[in-house]
Amino acid sequence: MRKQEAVEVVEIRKPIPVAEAVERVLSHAGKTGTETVPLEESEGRVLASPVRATHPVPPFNRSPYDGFAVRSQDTAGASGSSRVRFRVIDEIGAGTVSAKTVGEGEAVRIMTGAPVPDGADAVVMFEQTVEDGEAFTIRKPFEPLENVSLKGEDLEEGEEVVPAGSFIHAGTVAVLATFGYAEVEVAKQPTVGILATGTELVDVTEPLAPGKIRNSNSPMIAAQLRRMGIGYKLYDAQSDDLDAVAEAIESALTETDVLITTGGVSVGDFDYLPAVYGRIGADVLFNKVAMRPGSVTTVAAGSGKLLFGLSGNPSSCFTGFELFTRPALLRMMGANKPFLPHTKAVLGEDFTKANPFDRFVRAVYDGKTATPAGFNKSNAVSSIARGNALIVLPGGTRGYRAGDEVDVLLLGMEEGSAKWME
Ligand SMILES: Nc1nc2c(c(=O)[nH]1)N[C@H]1C(S)=C(S)[C@@H](COP(=O)(O)OP(=O)(O)OC[C@H]3O[C@@H](n4cnc5c(N)ncnc54)[C@H](O)[C@@H]3O)O[C@H]1N2
Ligand code: MOO
Ligand SMILES: [Mg+2]
Repeated sequence: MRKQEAVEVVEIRKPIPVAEAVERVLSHAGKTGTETVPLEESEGRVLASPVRATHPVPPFNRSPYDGFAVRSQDTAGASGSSRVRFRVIDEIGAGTVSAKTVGEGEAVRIMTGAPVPDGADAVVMFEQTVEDGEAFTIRKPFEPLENVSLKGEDLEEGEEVVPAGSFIHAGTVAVLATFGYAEVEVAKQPTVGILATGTELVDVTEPLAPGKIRNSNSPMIAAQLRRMGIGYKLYDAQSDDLDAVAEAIESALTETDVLITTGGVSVGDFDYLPAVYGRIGADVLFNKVAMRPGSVTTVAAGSGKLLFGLSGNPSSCFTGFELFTRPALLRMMGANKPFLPHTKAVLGEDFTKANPFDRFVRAVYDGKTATPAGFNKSNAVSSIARGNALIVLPGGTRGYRAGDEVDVLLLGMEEGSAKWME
């Protein structure tokens, strides 16, 4: 049944600019607080406090090569015709400290990573020597500190290495381990729910029937969240029934900070999300954005929770998540770079459609050129699979030509290259 039998006038929504919509969402993104996690579970999380170097790196002057530690002054004048001879007084590997002090004409056999012994100030690689029992000769002079990795050359004690709000990746983990962080203070993750609406939806495991389609939005959003390292609760999809949808949303809100719904946000007879927001007393921040796809993206806030009413159309849903949900979740976690990375690219083919609204075109970006990824309507699922970027074509423009410079948002979905560098 339709939601209303009486003659009705369709609501005319006023679109707001994308940047303003993003700003409204971010201003409602409350902080999640912090928690401590084991180092090995920290990858993908947002660092809550800065990492400072608690000691210099390297912590001591060390050898970068396998060879001999010598006094540079003793190498003066060495040449092919006048080789200088050294006597080996000790041998150390990484992890061992020599108890000896290197004196005139003496050397310590030293391996990569071992501390340069007292007295020595240069390292001669094995390949630069001719060995002869407990002695060796060299044919060139060495500068003071030649072939020495200096204490603190990588990081000075007290230096801020990684600021709070950074995304923890493998390199960050290496730094954390270097300074003995067995546990890491990170931002708590918001509890996010996913709830698809639509009488036409069947689950991915179910057969199709006339008029039905599989629910691709829920698994897609789940994957978008997993890519951000964020967990989620996946709720059963709901038919377009106002009471059922309202109940499911109210119930989900008791256990989530952020609820992402898909479908039912436009002006159709069975689009019940606007009515649900009214029923639960949520404040609608906007329900029309001057963009395509995703113009009907709706965001509401209430009781400290954020409700993302993403469009049912797959490309609109995907884009709404990337443009609004993603930065909001990152802002909640205190991330200092919540927006998608962007760059300039050369448009790979003509795009002649006029743009009344900002257009976000699913595209393949290869580091230089961005080419639309095929069928690019709001209902497309193909171009979200094929694309790895969004070309941004500003509203009010009349179309673009191949070779034009365009802005591109990068989705972090780059694949490897089929060939080694050319
Ligand atoms: N008279 C108007 N009609 C429409 C307008 C408008 O302004 N005036 N806006 C259009 C735009 S733009 C979009 S986008 C869609 C948005 O629709 P809804 O967000 O209300 O979503 P639904 O109506 O529920 O579904 C739209 C479309 O997407 C398919 N769908 C829904 N859920 C899923 C899912 N989980 N997985 C895959 N596909 C899904 C659904 O079957 C529909 O085909 O409204 C336009 N109409
Ligand atoms: O919201 Mo719609 O995606 O603009 O086609
Ligand atoms: Mg609809």
